[in-house]
Amino acid sequence: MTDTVAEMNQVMADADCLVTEQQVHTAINTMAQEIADRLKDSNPLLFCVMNGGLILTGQLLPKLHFPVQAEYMHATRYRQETTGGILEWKLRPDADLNDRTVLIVDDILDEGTTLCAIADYCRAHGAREVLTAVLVDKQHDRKARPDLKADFTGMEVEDRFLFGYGMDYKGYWRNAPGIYAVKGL
Ligand SMILES: O=P(O)(O)OC[C@H]1O[C@H](OP(=O)(O)OP(=O)(O)O)[C@H](O)[C@@H]1O
Ligand SMILES: Nc1nc2[nH]cnc2c(=O)[nH]1
Repeated sequence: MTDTVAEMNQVMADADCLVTEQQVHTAINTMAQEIADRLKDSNPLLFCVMNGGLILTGQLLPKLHFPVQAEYMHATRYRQETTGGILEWKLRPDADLNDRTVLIVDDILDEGTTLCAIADYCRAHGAREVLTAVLVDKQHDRKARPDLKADFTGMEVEDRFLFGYGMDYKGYWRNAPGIYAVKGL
């Protein structure tokens, strides 16, 4: 076994499971219903924010029983770190946003810098309405804007460094089947 595999297995062994897979499934079902109620007649353009939004988007999309146009974008500011830096656009939205209802899907609203920048970008490029959906809203008072909330939130989670369900620890464990907090972080 490589050192990295051993290290990552230890990270999982030491982690605290904050939210079980079953609880995540329940939260995603509720989100899907809320999104459908709000957007079923809006012809929304949905963007998965890579990489973290991948799992939520993949599980949400088949539960949205109305026409959705699905795309992706890629913005990052944590890279392999546990604190955020400058937002780097790796892939900006390609689709025409003009006069569209846009739904941004990401794994986590932490400080909110990422979602604010993406929403601002979509509005600046002509979106009529920009809504946001996150699996996790981390509870603390460091939000980029006061009272910042997503339009659709799966759950609120304590202020720890999280992994699982799209969220990574040093690029690993996005695949963890629940939401975990790294020991000591
Ligand atoms: O609310 P914020 O403090 O801005 O943090 C939230 C962002 O951080 C993570 O992305 P990251 O930069 O780690 O890139 P990744 O999606 O590739 O993991 C996550 O996927 C969100 O996009
Ligand atoms: N993996 C991960 N990414 C984040 N981006 C912002 N906060 C977090 C977090 O707690 N975990």
